[in-house]
Amino acid sequence: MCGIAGVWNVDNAYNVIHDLLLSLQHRGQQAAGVVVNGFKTVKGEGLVESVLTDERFLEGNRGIGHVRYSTYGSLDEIQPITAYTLKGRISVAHNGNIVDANEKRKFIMESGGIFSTTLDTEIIIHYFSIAPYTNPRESLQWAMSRIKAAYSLVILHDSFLAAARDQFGIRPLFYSKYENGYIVASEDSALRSIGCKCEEIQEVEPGTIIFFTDSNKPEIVKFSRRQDRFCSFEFVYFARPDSNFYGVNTHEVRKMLGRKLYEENRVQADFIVPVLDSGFSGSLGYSQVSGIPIEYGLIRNHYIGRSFIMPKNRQEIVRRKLSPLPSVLEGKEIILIDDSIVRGTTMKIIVDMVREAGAKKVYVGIHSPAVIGSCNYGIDTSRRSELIATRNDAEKLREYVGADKLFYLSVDGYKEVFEGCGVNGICMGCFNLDYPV
Ligand SMILES: O=P(O)(O)OC[C@H]1O[C@H](OP(=O)(O)OP(=O)(O)O)[C@H](O)[C@@H]1O
Ligand SMILES: NC(=O)CC[C@H](N)C(=O)O
Ligand code: SF4
Ligand SMILES: [Mg+2]
Repeated sequence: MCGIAGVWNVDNAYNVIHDLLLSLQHRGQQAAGVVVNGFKTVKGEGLVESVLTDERFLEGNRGIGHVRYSTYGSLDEIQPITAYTLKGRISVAHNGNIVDANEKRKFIMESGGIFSTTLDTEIIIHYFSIAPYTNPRESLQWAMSRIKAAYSLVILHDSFLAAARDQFGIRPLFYSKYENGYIVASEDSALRSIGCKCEEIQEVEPGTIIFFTDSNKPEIVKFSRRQDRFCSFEFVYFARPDSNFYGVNTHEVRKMLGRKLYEENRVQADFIVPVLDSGFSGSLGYSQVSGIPIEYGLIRNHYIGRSFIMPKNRQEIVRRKLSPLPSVLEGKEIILIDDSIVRGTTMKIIVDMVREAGAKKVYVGIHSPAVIGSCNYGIDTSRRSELIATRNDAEKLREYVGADKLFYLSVDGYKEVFEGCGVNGICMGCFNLDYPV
């Protein structure tokens, strides 16, 4: 679930993309890149602040950017990727994962095509190039209608900026008017962080491409029928709490999931300890309905990022990121609340940590269902075997994390929360194995 950003007809595009990507850093921490006018490029491994420095400033008023969380191809690839075609130069930044990437790459190579990266994203450029049209916009439309999922894209061409979303709308994408032009970003919170007004922010609808051209009037082209299957895990974990999808706020949804968790499992304790960061909103919901107070039993080092989206050293990251507060935990019965357990890395370490710090009883509540299926739409869990809940029954799982009690939200309860707030047409494939494609 990388972060993508695009800018059209805005002064100092490099700085604007930098600021947008900084607000999207939680979507990808491995690498960052920017391409502006003339396809001038800055790319590097690491965080936005270390790659997109002031010294590397590029002059320009249009461009695209990317922060990467790898799901296909080598870990050291960096986006955007740029190529020369008969239809002009094109640069692409991609959030998602092309589900049949292996077959498509093979098909292209068998007909003599060559690839310069190991990325699934490069397929988009090839389809653009081989499309049976000379017009670049028609070519892009043709390419999009042949690549099913999963993608949200920003594309810079010599003559336009395009923002596109697959027909299922699996990954998010928003745009807004900004100064004399337009900007695009994966989450609306990123657009607001640089001053866009809520009422001017719009969703790029599933199955559409929006072209921003010199006419400076966005042109919306539908290339496929909309069949919404938005990733519900964006609400649970990926997105920032101040982001909204379908007009519904992520933090509010997490609180509702936390409340539902209590309705289904009325576990009592001295206090709740949120597993920061993403477990905070759900903890609040659980606390509000149960009346159990929240305590600051774990503190978080703000200079350490997310562990789940890193390709290696995840255990060390968790250990360095969260520390227990013995003065709070000593002799207490606590409920640790987190948004999810995926590989089980975080929770096992945290339970050990709070026990060592003196907690007497440790209950663990998770405000989403057990993750039992892999995801091929932009999350790096393509192998089921790495999902802790597929290898263990409930009791073994409890033993593995070392908790006195482990309780999840049910699949039905999870669904009800989304239906209750009017978010229909979601994907919850990793929880119930019902995948859109
Ligand atoms: O079971 P696991 O494989 O460990 O994955 C789940 C954990 O990873 C995420 O936290 P992360 O540290 O990535 O980010 P956060 O600070 O937003 O909670 C998520 O919030 C869970 O805590
Ligand atoms: N998480 C993502 O959106 C990844 C995009 C692309 N598949 C890559 O690996 O770079
Ligand atoms: S399978 Fe899970 S993580 Fe993947 S898109 Fe669906 S809900 Fe999101
Ligand atoms: Mg977490």
